[in-house]
Amino acid sequence: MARADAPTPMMAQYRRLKEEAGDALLFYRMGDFFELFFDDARIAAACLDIALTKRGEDAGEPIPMCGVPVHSAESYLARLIKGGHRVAIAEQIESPAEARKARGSKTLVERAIVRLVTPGTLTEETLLESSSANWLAAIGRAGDDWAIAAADISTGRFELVACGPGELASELARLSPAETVADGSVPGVRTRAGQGGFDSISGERSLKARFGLSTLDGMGAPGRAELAAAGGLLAYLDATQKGARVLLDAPVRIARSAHMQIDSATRESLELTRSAQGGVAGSLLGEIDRCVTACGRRLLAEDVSAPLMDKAGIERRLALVGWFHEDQLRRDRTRSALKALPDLARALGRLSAGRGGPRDLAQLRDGLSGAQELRRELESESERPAMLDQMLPLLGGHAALVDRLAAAIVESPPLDASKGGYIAEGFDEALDSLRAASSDGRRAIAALEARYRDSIGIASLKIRHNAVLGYHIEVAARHADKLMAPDSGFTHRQTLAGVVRFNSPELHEEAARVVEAGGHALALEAKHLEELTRLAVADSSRILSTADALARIDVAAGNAQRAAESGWVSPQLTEEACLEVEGGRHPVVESALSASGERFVANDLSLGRDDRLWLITGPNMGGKSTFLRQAALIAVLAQTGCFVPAARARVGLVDRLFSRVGASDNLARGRSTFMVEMVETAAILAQATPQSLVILDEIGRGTSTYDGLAIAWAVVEAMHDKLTCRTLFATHYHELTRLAGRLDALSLHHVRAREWKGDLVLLHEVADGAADRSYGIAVAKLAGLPPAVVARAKAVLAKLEAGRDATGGIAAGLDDLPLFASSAEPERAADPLADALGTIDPDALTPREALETLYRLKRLWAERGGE
Ligand SMILES: Nc1ncnc2c1ncn2[C@@H]1O[C@H](COP(=O)(O)OP(=O)(O)OP(=O)(O)O)[C@@H](O)[C@H]1O
Repeated sequence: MARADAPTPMMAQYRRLKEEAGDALLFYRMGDFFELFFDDARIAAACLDIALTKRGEDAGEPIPMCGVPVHSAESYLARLIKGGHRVAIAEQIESPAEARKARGSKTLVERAIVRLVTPGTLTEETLLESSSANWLAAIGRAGDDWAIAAADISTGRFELVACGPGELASELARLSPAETVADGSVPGVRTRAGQGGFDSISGERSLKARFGLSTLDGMGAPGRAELAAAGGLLAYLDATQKGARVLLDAPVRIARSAHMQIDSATRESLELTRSAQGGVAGSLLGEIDRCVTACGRRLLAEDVSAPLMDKAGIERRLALVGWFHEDQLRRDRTRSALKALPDLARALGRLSAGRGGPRDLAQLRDGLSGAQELRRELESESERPAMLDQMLPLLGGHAALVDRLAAAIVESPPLDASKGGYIAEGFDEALDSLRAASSDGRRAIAALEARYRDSIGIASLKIRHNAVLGYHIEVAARHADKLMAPDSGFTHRQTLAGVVRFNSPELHEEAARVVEAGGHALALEAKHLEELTRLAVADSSRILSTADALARIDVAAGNAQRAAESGWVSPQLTEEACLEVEGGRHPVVESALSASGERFVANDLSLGRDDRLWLITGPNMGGKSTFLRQAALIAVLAQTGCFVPAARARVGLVDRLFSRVGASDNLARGRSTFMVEMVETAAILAQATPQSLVILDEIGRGTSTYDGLAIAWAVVEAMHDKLTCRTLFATHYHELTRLAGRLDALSLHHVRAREWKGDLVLLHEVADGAADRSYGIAVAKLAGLPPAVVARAKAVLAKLEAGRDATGGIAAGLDDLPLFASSAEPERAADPLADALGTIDPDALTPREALETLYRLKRLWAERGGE
């Protein structure tokens, strides 16, 4: 990279490749480094915290540059991808010698982009999280219909989901893709530009080509939006993989009605798969996960993200968990057998993408033979559930491949294939004799070394090997003269600080033998590796079925283990809109408490058609939120096919689950907290059905007391009268308890607390009826508010309560409200003067306060026009 005026050939090549890479950072291979230039260098240096240097000039300016060594490129790639970047890898596609031979001495080595590394198209172990899927999602559209095509090429999963426009976000929340691509913008979804193909004709063509089909009827005739999404997805895979054929199983069409719908706000609020801190630890998933394999862990994450709606399907899963639950020995044996198994799907993903190695083949060999072993063991067990019997045949049937891999690959092959040594002895006679020739040569070289030491009389003479000189004779500098003599038979090669290196005709001959045989042996091993990889990849779909079955068994045995640890029970499922829980517990809070030696108080819940809305009051910290969330988590666990933390549970299938917490901070989304709360509440009112479960925690608290109470009141009425869904509503507005007299299916409950010797004792028990008081000041005292402030707050409260008793307080008049359905009356214009008058309690005023009040009233009167 020298002068600006006429770009050097290298600069011209770089610019061409950079244009092809677009907004991806270009890793430009130069020898043992990937170099980045210009803005790419600035971005990468900042993201990777590596030195930004300069090289040559462009348009009179020095060119910023940074580089990463090829051998450790993966770890740098991982950080760039995590940082939200895409990286185009430009490799040298010929050696300098080939370039010279083809185009003369000063020619530039040809380079090409061989892969675009993006977050959704990874297969490398070091770039992926073993316990979660890595989805690439593409969004397609045909008229008003939308669809998502999603692929995880690290495991071959491929899904098509048709959805309405409003359902995209919640479906994407289920998948939580690493990358989402679309053609143009999609309302409410962050996407990246795809690589074309987002139309149903391209989609149909690519699907047929990819799976060698003449018709898509076998896939259940996907709709036009699904085809458009699949087209965009396959085009993006082609563009990023540059023709490499990645692992992709036939697409599974997912019916949205097959899963409990859970929007992203609910997922966050319930901390289903990630805790509020962002990790799996502390989430429901983290709490229940007892899987011993990575593929089991990924499946469990999927299960928790998509609880089923199919009662029979859930019961099949529960039966399998139950079978492992009832027999600890069986469970332990199965789990320890599974624990030893490698990650079959990911190994196959790497092999398919052409990035696999001998170790991946060894993993297939060990995993598939382990699966067969497990099959034998499980078949010897009695009273097997139907689901297991269906899966057992999938664990076997790989004998031919396993035998072949067992014969071909050494026990523990090296990760890197380039040095060979992974094909077992006895697998190929030709390879064995090449290896023998090479080791004969190495022996001969050793003999030569001994002979030279004797004949020349230098005991420290050595024959060494390095990449530049090959085999050579090395002696200490002070002995070099003996070999330097013209008639010594040695040729000088190199002089270094303390040593001098030589060659000899005999060594040259032996070395050539070794190198030639070694080179042939390496080539032969590589040929076998290719052939064995082809064999394994040809069997992809059956291997993936085995991996899926292993994962399902791991999840069931792990769930059984979790249930056994804490006395969880199998829930009873029903179509009825109920949720009955005896002795229910919040799994995450219970674990946290037990870690600090405290006991969790179990509580009962009983929602049904005639008692479908529970209004829960009680002191802060009393356990309202915990109680609400545990109800939702029990429903999720039950429909996931998991035992639940309760003494007994009867769960009516929940089609949509909503959980909202009032005024949670959501500044990141650029809306005020109250706005977010209202937008989310509006979403529930628009979407909940009589089969839904809704959890509202202190809705309406993010605004003034009057507005907040009014909104909460109206929302409760709408839930009860219009939506008729199962609802738990926690609130500090005691005024809402008046609704119990008006709404048949609403009942009052409270978390119990007691004041004892002036201190508050929170009992965390849910009891019938409304709370007698709010205990807010007592909680403040518990929290360590200074005594003077607590005392003052008590005095203020006494005044306020006196005022409320005299005037009926803020809820005065609420009892006269017409019912929700008939309340279409226009809003009364605000009248601050009347409001102020209403709150005056003359008996509670000091003469000075009375005078101030008079002035205030006069001012309000003037503001109203003073008529
Ligand atoms: N059933 C229970 N048994 C034991 N401890 C509990 C129970 N429920 C809640 N707790 C404890 O009380 C704490 C507060 O619970 P939670 O947040 O549910 O109260 P809250 O009534 O919603 O409070 P606020 O009104 O201030 O939001 C929890 O962090 C937990 O430590």
